[in-house]
Amino acid sequence: MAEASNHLTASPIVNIGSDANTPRIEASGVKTPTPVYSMSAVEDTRICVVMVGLPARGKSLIAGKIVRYLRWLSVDARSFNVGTYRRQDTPQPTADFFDINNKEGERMRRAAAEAAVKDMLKWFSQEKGTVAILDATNSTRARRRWIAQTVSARGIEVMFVESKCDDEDLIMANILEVKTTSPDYRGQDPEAAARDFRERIRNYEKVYETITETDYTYVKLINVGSQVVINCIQDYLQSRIVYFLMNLHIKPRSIWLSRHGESMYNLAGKIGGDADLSPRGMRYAEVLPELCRQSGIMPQQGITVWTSTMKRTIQTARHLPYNKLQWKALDELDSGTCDGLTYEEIEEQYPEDFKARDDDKYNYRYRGGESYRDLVIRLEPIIMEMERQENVMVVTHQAVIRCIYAYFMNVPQDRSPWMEIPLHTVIKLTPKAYGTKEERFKANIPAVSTFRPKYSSAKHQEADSPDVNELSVKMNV
Ligand SMILES: O=P(O)(O)OC[C@H]1O[C@@](CO)(OP(=O)(O)O)[C@@H](O)[C@@H]1O
Repeated sequence: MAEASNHLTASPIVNIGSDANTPRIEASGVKTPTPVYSMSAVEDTRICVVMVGLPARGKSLIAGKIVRYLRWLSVDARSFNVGTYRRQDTPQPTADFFDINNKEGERMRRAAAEAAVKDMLKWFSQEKGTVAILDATNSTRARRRWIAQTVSARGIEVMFVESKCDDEDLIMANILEVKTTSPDYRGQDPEAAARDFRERIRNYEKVYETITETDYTYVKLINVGSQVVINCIQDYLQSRIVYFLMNLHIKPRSIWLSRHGESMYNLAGKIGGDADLSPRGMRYAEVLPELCRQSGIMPQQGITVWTSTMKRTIQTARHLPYNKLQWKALDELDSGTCDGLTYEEIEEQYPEDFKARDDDKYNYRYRGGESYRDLVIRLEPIIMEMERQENVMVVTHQAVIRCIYAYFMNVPQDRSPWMEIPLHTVIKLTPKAYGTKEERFKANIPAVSTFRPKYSSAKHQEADSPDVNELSVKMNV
């Protein structure tokens, strides 16, 4: 067991497999702490992404997505929403607060922007942050000049991201979203809220100046997803953000996730492999079309089902009457030499590895196989494609769903490999401006629970008997 507990992946976000990122191993087999690698550590970059655009143009949604994406890739990112600072003094302003002739309103809005920038700079210097998003309208040249000067004086790169949108449907969808979910209008009559919000937009339109400052680094997203203008992109991390933005859209849509039905390996408590479904797994495949219907899949809106290349996911999706696509990248986490073993056998044959994995499950790499961190890198193109798509259903595996779910629900790395993703359950995720709505639809077909608590190698138990088509809903904000 010479290399026991050595299977830790560093964070090879940029130079996968490069020597610099290979984890250091001590002869005793005790792991050294995983060094924190990130794109920024490689480039020593700090970026302030400054959002620009009228209200209801999806800025907060875009800002939230950038943060989520970067954090998922181990880049320290945080959004500073000026509205949150403004709400401390003016929780529910009416449209006239945003009128250019309202001097007091102007003063308070400026103070909120200054407070947000101050906290952001503190975060860069004290918490060593890498990418901050300044989420506000920043709709005048004067405001942008002040931000650019203040931030670049600290050696932080400034990158403007403008969201321009004249698609009435998109604007309406955003107004609808804001009037029902924004704290600015909480508890108010939705129609009055919509009228006030439109008036607020008109006030901003009076002073709005689109970005034309050619000496700035900027990305202009026109009707998010249809046209992108890029100016003066400077380095790798900026270009990653641009590429991500180019793939985004803000049309309403949902993502459906399901593990394959219970497999013969799940029943036997074995990991990995390419087993067939168990008889109960087959029944899940049969009821899946109805479960999907109940969960709101409307085929006329178009949906594609993605599976892995493994038999258990293909068999699970086979009765779904939608277009299907197989992705190698959706195959289960490769458990290398442990493939086909039970957790009990792994503990017996590789005790140090068993412990090392539970000590740091995200970074532990199976001998000849993968870690969760490796899996995230493998799934990055999948996430990018999911961002481009509208409605998608993904039928895949426990570890893969954990990583995809962690991306959409902002789950930190120390928790994501330990999340319970039960069999025979459809998880519906619907991205909203202020979070992602999650709904779970359980089929009334029993299955084993493949969830294994830390340091346990106990056999798979029968999961609690589900209530008929049990539904749970929660919001991650
Ligand atoms: O990371 P852990 O918790 O071991 O979970 C991943 C494991 O889940 C399993 C089931 O135990 O996946 P799968 O859903 O494909 O059957 C194993 O094949 C896989 O190794």
